[in-house]
Amino acid sequence: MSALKLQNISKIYSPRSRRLSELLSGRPRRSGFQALDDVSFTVEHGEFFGLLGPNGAGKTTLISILAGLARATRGTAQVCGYDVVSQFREARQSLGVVPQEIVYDPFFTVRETLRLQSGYFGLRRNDDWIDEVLTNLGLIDKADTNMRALSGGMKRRVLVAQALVHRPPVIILDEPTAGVDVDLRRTLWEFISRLNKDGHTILLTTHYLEEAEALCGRIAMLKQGRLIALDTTEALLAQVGGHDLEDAFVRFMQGEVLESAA
Ligand SMILES: Nc1ncnc2c1ncn2[C@@H]1O[C@H](COP(=O)(O)OP(=O)(O)OP(=O)(O)O)[C@@H](O)[C@H]1O
Repeated sequence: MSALKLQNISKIYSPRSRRLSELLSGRPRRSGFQALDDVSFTVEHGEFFGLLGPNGAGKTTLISILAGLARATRGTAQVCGYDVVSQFREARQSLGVVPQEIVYDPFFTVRETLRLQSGYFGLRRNDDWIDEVLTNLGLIDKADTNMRALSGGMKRRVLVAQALVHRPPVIILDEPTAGVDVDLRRTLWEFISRLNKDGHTILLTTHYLEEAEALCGRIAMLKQGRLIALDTTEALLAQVGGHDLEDAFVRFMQGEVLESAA
């Protein structure tokens, strides 16, 4: 049983509701926007897997489908063998998601935020683990600070902590280091790498390709909603003769190489 399994996933965002003039003119319905087109791949337990693609390629849409926040138009997705639609609770329990957007409740302290998140997963006495996560993310001194008094980078650390409160076996990070300082990046990657060594499966999206090259064992590339490459980092580099992942990424996106995805 794989950690993540996507089979023939397509996502079409429906068009906004038709304007009156369109209804009266009898023009055919607009067809909507296809964000994902027949995407299939699996991520095995213990992998550190990179999902790359330019802006708008469909990465966040794919993550939203895995997290049960968006419904695929076609295809199926599983987390640790649980279907994300019919077994939503089990699938969600198996997953920790660090979202791209910083969203927080300004009325709570860091610790209260994490206790609340624990409560969503039915965990009442979770303070020992919360302390461990806070320490590992360099946040323990801020445990009783109100969320609104944190810097942007600190808030992002809390997002990571929130994703980990229920000790999920699979962790998805959607551009976790966008706009954060070198210090947080190092702290974060040390911690995430340790979690991966301890057996957690990691799926990472990032636009920092040197980060992906250093961390990820396998990489998938999306372009306009389609999977155009999927292999180990070394094999992708070998395939295009690129000297680094950034070079390889550009060549794949420009279609200079044969599409390699299964
Ligand atoms: N709710 C929505 N309604 C309509 N279109 C959407 C919606 N969400 C995303 N899209 C569109 O789907 C496409 C894929 O968006 P998505 O956010 O998945 O891309 P991404 O690869 O995560 O991009 P980025 O690197 O900029 O975060 C984009 O063209 C986007 O405009």
